[in-house]
Amino acid sequence: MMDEARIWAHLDGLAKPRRSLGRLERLAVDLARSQGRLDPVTQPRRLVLFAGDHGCVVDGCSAWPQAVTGLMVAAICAGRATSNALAAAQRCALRLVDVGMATPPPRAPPAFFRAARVASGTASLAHGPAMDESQFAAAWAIGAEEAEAALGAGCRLLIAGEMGIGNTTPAACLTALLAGCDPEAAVGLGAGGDAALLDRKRAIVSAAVAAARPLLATRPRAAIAALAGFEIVAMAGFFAAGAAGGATLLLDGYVATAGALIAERCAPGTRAAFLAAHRSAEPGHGAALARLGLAPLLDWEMRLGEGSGALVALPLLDSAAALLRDVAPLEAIGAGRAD
Ligand SMILES: Cc1cc2ncn([C@H]3O[C@H](COP(=O)(O)O)[C@@H](O)[C@H]3O)c2cc1C
Ligand SMILES: O=C(O)c1cccnc1
Repeated sequence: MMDEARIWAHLDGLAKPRRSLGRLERLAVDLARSQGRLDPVTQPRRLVLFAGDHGCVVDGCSAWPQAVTGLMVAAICAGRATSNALAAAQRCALRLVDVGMATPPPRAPPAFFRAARVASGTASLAHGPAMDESQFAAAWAIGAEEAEAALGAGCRLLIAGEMGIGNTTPAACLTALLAGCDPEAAVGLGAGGDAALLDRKRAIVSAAVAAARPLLATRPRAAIAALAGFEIVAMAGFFAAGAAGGATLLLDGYVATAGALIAERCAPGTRAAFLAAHRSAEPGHGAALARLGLAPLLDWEMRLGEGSGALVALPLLDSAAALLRDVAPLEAIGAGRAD
């Protein structure tokens, strides 16, 4: 990791009043530190979307049927989802990995799609462990492979996104387990719903976390696997391998942050590579970010996932990189310091 004082000294020597760019300078420091260089790069960059299904949907934890995961994966394959639109707008490459959907895979998928199913959806965390430890390891490895492939293609800025109806329920469980948030406070409406859905979800999350918590000290992977989803564990493996390879990880919303909590627990130190793009409207997200020591760039009431919040924040990173790279030193323009 690069010394922060060196980065501040570089910024303070540029042709502008000292600290005149406010939080953009803080971001520039974090970006440079995460890549260990004074000229961090934001191109090429890649969003990897991981798709998976969740047994708990059958227990009524989402307002949407499980089939919507497959329909949205088809929409992403056709280039018609929010993630496609925002990735194109921000010149960000996109990949889509089926790490555990329950519906048949898309027919004639595009080149950016990868079939890598660990299983056809998790078991319901409302009735027992969502997955076993070998499935956890398989999902983690798929995510790690994706990060290594992106690094191999020259990407130093990585985003993980997800698609999986029901996945705000495992995200709430993991936030309660790993960020110490009260289970009830970790539960939000996710992709929509009413007060009855919220009550049902709270009961499911509270019971599942209570069952897994005793395992955390002695068998942390089993405790986490009991509450997770394949796409969430894949994001965790992606983050750990991306951080190990020296990349900046631009963190999306509540569900991606659940993956970040797993990564930090299983590969301590991963959190130094994160920049938090935004704070999701899901009520537990603030606690999850605080546990990782992250301050979000945006607070825009977004609650979609698919990497959307990270994509919206990308221009801020481009600006921070341009500042570090392209602004002349004050002395090069012949001016002395007044401030
Ligand atoms: C059409 C549609 C597109 C989405 N894109 C992301 N999500 C997001 O919402 C889902 C999680 O919310 P819950 O836990 O309430 O089901 C995930 O698929 C997540 O990616 C979507 C949800 C829907 C319905
Ligand atoms: O913040 C998120 O990641 C989120 C919120 C609602 C639904 N899906 C994802």
